[in-house]
Amino acid sequence: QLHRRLTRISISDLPGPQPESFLTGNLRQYLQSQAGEIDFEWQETYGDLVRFKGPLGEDRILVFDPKALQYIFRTGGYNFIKPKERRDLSLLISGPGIVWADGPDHRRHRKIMTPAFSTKEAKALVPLFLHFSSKLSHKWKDIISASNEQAVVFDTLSWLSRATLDAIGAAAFDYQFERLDGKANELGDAYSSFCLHAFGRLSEGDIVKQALTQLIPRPIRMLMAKCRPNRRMEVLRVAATVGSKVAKVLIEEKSEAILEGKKSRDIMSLLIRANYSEDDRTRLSEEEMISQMRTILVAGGESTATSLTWFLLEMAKHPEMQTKLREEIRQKRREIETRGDSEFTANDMEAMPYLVAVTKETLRFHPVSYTTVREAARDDVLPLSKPIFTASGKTITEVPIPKGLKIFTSINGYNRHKDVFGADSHVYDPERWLTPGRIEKCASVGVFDGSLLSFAGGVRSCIGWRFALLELQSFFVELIDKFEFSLTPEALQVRREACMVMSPTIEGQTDKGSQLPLLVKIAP
Ligand code: HEM
Repeated sequence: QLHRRLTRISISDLPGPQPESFLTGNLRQYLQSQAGEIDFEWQETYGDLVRFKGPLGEDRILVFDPKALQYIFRTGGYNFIKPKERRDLSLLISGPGIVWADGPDHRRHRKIMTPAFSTKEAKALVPLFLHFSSKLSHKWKDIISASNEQAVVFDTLSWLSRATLDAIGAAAFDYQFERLDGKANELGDAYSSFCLHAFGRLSEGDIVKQALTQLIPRPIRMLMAKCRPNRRMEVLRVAATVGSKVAKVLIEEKSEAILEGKKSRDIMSLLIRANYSEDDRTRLSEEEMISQMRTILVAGGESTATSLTWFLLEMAKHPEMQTKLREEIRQKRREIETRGDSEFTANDMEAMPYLVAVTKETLRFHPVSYTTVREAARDDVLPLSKPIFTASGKTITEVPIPKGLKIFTSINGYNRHKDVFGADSHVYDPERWLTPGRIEKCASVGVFDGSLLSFAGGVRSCIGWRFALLELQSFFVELIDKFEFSLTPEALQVRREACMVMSPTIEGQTDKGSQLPLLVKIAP
């Protein structure tokens, strides 16, 4: 290791902050700030590529440069792998599924899963998403009508989490969580607010422990994660046990239904069917199939609920945008009724320019998956969109990086890049998507719209992005049509909590967990 350290490519001349200590490097700044906060500060101070320190003097870089990101996500493919510790974490969260797998193994998972997430399948789920958005809206209407006030404060996050968990249960597994009906459910309990409980609010002690854990040999570390009494690990362990138990039963039921010739279109049934048509060498094992279900619950649940909540916050802050969107929704609704239909289709939503612009701006401004981590699988050279100045004053146009370097890709930072989104990139403004020339595509980084990184890009991009988009828009059209949202004093104190998913908490009330109270009244 010493030989490798002394002979490997050095990144010490790249600009970046001084570490706070050898033990924790810059981890405290990185992990305790709100999501994106330190990214924006370092990007402003040091530029598009920042060197910082992990535990025990480990080098890391934080990347904002569009061309470098394009190279890491798209061109580089499997040359940028997930670091071992990240994969270990995935193993604990969801088992040996698609998020954990790497290289040819990951390609095998992806090949079997991709057809279930196609545009056609996602579009077919719109009536189901609309069913749950309308169910939520009926509940809110009943509560508002029963109150003596014209408006009621709802914790929008808790309601949306329940609605999206119901929606993902039905769409992905034909499983009824019934969270909106207030039903207690072991699986629902295990997965609601999962991310904040497991990864949120790290204390100084947690960070030191995280740094010291690196010194423990991996097999012992994994054993400790499985057995050691620990509040955070317990959240993961309960979700793993309950998730696997339910997934096993569902897979058995669905396999039987398929063998009897029944034609269900939920994601799990499509996956089982795709798996049957593979030969033995490329088929997913039962354990891998169980992991895919646990993955979908984690990856697809809170990400959509929190994105919806950030959207409502922006609408509450900008009543004029709310009115404009509501007018477009109602105009479209009239067109739908005129042609003799009763509900929005995916094509209707795609044909609504302001709805599309608001969707993109929300995903840009509040990317709930705010960073991803990769490791260079070989010595490599990162191309740059524009030259950077090193700490010693040299100008470089590309950056040699050593094998094993940890690369943090800042989705938050890239999505606010001034070269791409303009000098007002820190302002929430859907009009930027409607005004030609306001977005400069420096490089094609992402799977959705190219210029957005919110769903990442390349071989490991979000497999559920079409599903997520249509689910978000199904809730947008229902909620903005029926309700008017305004700010509460708490909503002015919102924090973007970094806990794997970027979740809203309230300053001074973080112990209460994720929440976003907004004032809701029936729309005129
Ligand atoms: C607004 C909602 C969502 C956002 C912003 C989002 C974002 C992302 C991002 C950035 C990644 C890449 C993570 C990494 O490489 O470390 C990812 C991966 C993934 N997402 Fe999503 N996601 C969303 C919703 C969903 C939904 C609804 C599903 C499933 C129904 C889903 C399933 C997945 C899966 C399975 C992966 C792993 C893909 C792989 O490793 O090949 N996501 N997502």
